[in-house]
Amino acid sequence: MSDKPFLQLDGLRYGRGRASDIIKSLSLTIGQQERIGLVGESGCGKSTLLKLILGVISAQSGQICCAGEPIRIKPWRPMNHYRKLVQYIPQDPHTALPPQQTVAKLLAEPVKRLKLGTVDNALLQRAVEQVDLPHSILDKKATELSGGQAQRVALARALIIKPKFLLADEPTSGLDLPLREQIKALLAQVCEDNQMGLLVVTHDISMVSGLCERMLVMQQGHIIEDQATADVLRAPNNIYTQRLLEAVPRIDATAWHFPRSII
Ligand SMILES: Nc1ncnc2c1ncn2[C@@H]1O[C@H](COP(=O)(O)OP(=O)(O)OP(=O)(O)O)[C@@H](O)[C@H]1O
Repeated sequence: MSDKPFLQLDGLRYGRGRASDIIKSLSLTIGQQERIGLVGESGCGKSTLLKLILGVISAQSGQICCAGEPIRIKPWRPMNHYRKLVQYIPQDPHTALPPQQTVAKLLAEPVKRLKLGTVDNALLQRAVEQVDLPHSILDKKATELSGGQAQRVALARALIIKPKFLLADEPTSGLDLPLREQIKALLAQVCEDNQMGLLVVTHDISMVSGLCERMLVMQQGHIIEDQATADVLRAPNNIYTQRLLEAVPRIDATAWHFPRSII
């Protein structure tokens, strides 16, 4: 791939009209293999931005280029080539995965759709191994998966394409703490193994600090902070970011007491 930025977003605008736009003249450059965390309060436009980058919705104005080429040659459909480079894991894989299909079928589908070669058992087994799932999961239906398993299957389905970049929308929402840590470690591992970039939307600042070298903060459709994660956490530029970081719950063991009645 060229030395051009992997993704270049220029002047993106999405919404019904200037005042109520969800995304407001947003520009962003994303390098190859960059790992970026995108945070911001509920409703500020994070998922909408991911959908624009994925190409499932189109901006009213502005353009997205991948390695210097516009991602759309026709207004309604991104290039097939782009689909092979950029994959997505949804916020709630349980509702996104067709419920009656087996995991084997779910994993085979994008390989067939994008004409990436034959699907055999060895390929499917490698795909589930990569996300630490047993081979036996291949025969299960999506409805039979736990939340953590569904999240891993969604990840395996994205990785089977061997993408260069992964868009992940709150990949740990609804999971308990140990599972969140496991998914975070797994994402770090697959980014490393596959030399893949990542843009992850999350409300979990520890996911950004543990996984992403760059952090973006969004407010009302604008990117208001864009720095190295360590710099944002140490000295945010924006008062809104400061408030967002202050709102992260911390456990202070010294300030916590058992009520006398249960000691
Ligand atoms: N299909 C849609 N039609 C109309 N408005 C929408 C649609 N999807 C989202 N919105 C609106 O766009 C705004 C941004 O939504 P979006 O889902 O991008 O926010 P978000 O930052 O991802 O929020 P959250 O953190 O709660 O997931 C919200 O006001 C939402 O109501």
